[in-house]
Amino acid sequence: EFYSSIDSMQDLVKVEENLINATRLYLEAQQKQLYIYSRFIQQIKQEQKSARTLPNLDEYLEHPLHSFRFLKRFVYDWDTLILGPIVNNNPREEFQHSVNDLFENLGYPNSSEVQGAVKGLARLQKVYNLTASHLADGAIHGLLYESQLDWSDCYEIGVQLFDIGDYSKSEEWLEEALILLEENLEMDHSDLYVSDIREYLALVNFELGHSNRAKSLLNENSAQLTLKYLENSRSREILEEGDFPWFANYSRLCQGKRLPEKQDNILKCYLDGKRHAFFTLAPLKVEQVHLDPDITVYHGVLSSKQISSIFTESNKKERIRSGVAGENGEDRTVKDIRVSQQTWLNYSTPTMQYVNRINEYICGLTMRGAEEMQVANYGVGGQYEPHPDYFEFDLPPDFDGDRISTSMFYLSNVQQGGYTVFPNLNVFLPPVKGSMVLWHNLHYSLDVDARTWHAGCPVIVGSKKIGNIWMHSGSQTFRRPCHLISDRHKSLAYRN
Ligand SMILES: O=C(O)CCC(=O)C(=O)O
Ligand SMILES: [Fe+2]
Repeated sequence: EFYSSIDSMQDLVKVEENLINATRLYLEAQQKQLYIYSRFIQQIKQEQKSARTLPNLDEYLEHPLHSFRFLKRFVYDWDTLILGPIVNNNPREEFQHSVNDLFENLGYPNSSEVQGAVKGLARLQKVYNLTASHLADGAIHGLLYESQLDWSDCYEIGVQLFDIGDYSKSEEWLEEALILLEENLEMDHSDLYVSDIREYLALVNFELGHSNRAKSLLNENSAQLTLKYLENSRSREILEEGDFPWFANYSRLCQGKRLPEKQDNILKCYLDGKRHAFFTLAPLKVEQVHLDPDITVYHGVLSSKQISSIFTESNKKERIRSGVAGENGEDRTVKDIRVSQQTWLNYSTPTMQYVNRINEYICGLTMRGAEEMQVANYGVGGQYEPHPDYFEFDLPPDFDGDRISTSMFYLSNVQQGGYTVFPNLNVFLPPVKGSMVLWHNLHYSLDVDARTWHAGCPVIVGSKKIGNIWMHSGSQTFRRPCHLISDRHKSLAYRN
């Protein structure tokens, strides 16, 4: 799968470079062949011409050398120079071979990839309130980009959205396609394309329950079949999904707007040289972003060099599409609520040993039982919808307690979008390369803290990379002891 990670999309750049090379070789070989064919034809023409200068053709053939050459031409030349090569078409065979090898080694996207990318665009529209026309113009959430979509791109997006049943967005994109196409009416076949788009728009309107508008879009002559279809069908039942209760807060925070009704904590930024001897000379740069539950950003924890070394390691591993824990103990599954790819890194290289240590020093917890670092990369519209990091019921068998804390290292900046948000806590965090965010998913009592639901907002522009370390509660008894009075009541209101 390519669309769910920018790193994977970069592999596709290699595929295209290889395709260009193979095509160039094919063209050169074919041109050489064509040159041989036409030179041969010219030679024959030349001979025929000189034959025609004689009073009659028989006289030409009566000459023994002429008749020899004439026959030889059929038996050998036509065969080896023209008939064989044209039938065998070696350049085409070679092209086929190299393309097959390429697809086998690097892969090739299929239509589900386009669908994934279209779903990503639709997600951006929804979370960031973007219109199709702004997106097509490259105007995204207040920034204007060079890249734009033409009518055929918009048409394709509209068709894909129709196929997945997102009719109102499909209508928006098809309308945009029509507007853009009407600016290009001098183009060949533009009237055919206009009627194609109108037919799709009719189908969309039909499914949306606007039958009259649907019929008015169709031309009685050219769209008879579609008209007949509409007259004899009933629109599909639209399963109005309705938004999740968290959606409004989530979308607002993703857009970098605070929630009005929430009261702010008084927060501080400070340097901390005392947390561990390691920080004596280079104090930790601490930014509080929420208190109780505490969410803290530690700035400048990893250098660019260390981050590059993390990528060197993670690039050696296979990237897999991120999953989510299955419900009721089922296996992990792939769902649109989490669109990214990931690998896991152990703590054996010098950089990863450093990550291990600095994480312990900052958290004050032991890495005993901690999971390997999960390195994730988000692609087009990549995201992770609100979720908790704790497991609560279906604790994996190899876990020594639940995920007591999350240390999330930002391994890249993101040009636009991709904030980490906590919808219950009025917190949004733009990724800052080299920083680490820390919070506890469990209360001191070790009950889960539902206030910590959080999300990775869809990436608008950029390649978001993060590294997560989850520490487990099993061995933290003396590192984070419980209080005399249980603190579990604090999150009860947030549990469903
Ligand atoms: O991408 C983000 O900002 C959040 C990621 C996350 O919550 C996770 O991987 O569990
Ligand atoms: Fe998470």
